[in-house]
Amino acid sequence: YGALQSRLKARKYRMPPRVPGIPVFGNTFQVPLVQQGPWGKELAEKYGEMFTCSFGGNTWVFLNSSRVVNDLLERRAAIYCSRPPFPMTQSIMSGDSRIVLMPYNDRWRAVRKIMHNILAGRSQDTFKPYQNLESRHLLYDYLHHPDKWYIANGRFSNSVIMSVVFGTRTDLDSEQTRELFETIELFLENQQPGVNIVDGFNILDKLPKHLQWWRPRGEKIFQKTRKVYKRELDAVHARIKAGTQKPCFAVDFLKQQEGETKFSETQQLFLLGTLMEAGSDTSRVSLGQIIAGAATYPDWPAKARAQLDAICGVNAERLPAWDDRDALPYVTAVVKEGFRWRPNIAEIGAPTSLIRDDEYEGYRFPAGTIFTWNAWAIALSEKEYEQPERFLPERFMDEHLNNALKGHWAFGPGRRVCVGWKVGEMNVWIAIARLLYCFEFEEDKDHPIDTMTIPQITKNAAPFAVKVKVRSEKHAALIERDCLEAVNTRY
Ligand code: HEM
Repeated sequence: YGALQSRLKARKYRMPPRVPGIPVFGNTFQVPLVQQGPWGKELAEKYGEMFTCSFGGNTWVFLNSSRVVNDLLERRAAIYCSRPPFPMTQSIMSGDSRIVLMPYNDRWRAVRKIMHNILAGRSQDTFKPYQNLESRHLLYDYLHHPDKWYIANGRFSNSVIMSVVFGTRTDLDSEQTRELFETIELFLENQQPGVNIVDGFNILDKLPKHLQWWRPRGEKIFQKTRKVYKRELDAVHARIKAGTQKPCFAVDFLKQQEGETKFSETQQLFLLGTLMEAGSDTSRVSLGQIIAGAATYPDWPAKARAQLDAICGVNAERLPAWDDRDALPYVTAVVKEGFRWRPNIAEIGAPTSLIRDDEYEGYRFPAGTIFTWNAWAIALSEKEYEQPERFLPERFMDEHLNNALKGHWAFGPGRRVCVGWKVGEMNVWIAIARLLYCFEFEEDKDHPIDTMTIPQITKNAAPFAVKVKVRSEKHAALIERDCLEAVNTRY
């Protein structure tokens, strides 16, 4: 009967070329557990614009060109916007409360709306003074602790979002921040297809709980994550009591939550916690990518510096600032190229499930099919970009320069597009404008950077070696003069 059913299904539906796998498990054991980008790119080169894989019971269609991503995930976003079930990473590890894995439903809409209100539109201006302050702290850290450049990037990114959400700042050697980054990486590691068998074979979720051998590990991660989030909320309560709490998003949010339509405690924690997590790791990674690009393709930083020098002075007269954005188009292009170059936040995109049956160019997809934009394959395809392996900001010097979403897929497509994209872009812009103005980045010849395998999971250690040098004594003096106060500001 099962065979008949699948034959009927095969007749009704028609899928893009299938990557051969093994019975039952399909392609589960072919996909690397980390850094799937090169794997996805190789398959795209072999199969063309779309191919189909199966990971356990789930069917995934990989979209390998901007054309098909646009056609399906953008133009038909209304039905290509849900998420499949993730019994391990969403239900157990996240108490069903992580927005990024929520199905397209009322809870997702409610959480997304709250996040949108603090991250988009006029609220973006709220971030500017913090980004200004924290990027000064960043320069000071680079000058005095060049070996800690990677931790400094993490502190910068984290401190911006902490200031807005919790009204507090982060130190360079903060144990809390280190632990927060650990929880992010635990989530990312576990989220990759093939890592958790129950996320591929959802039927296993029906086993009695005591037989689910993955459950204790998942519950341990849930407890750790909850603890990391709750600690910040407890600190807010303590500051409120002591009368020292600055106005911030969490305070407003807690007040709102006293009303009738409130979320569960876990949902409250994961809403605030996700802002911290998603707001920190992504900017840290993006800054690292640009620094790797500067060290391995040193021609473009020279051009960026020429533009910065023309605006801020050849003798380190002043730091670039928000008002200089229009005069620094090349820096904006650098940031976009940083997002495109090696998209290693989501190397094979993120899984989106189809809400109802759909047809496209002769294919017929059943509801529940999982789609993803094959990020690495698209970003590194010669059909999409000239010399895709090069870090070449010029490719974005066009009429779409100031649309941070256009020309690459680093923030994802459609209705699930990153809700914090503008804040993320601004974080990276101010930090990179100032870093490029003040510092040079050189490859360490003894430890060359393999830009195709920069690790995604770093365990708080720099993912590659780079020599950080201040450009001149005058730049060092500018940092001393202008940035020490930012380090000493406390709240
Ligand atoms: C700096 C660069 C950033 C990059 C490259 C980035 C990338 C992404 C990507 C690829 C997704 C998945 C999109 C999809 O599934 O289609 C995403 C989702 C998300 N991002 Fe970002 N992000 C960045 C910054 C931020 C910031 C600063 C925040 C918040 C403070 C944030 C919050 C979120 C949230 C909450 C989601 C889930 C959205 C949903 O499922 O509706 N991101 N991001």
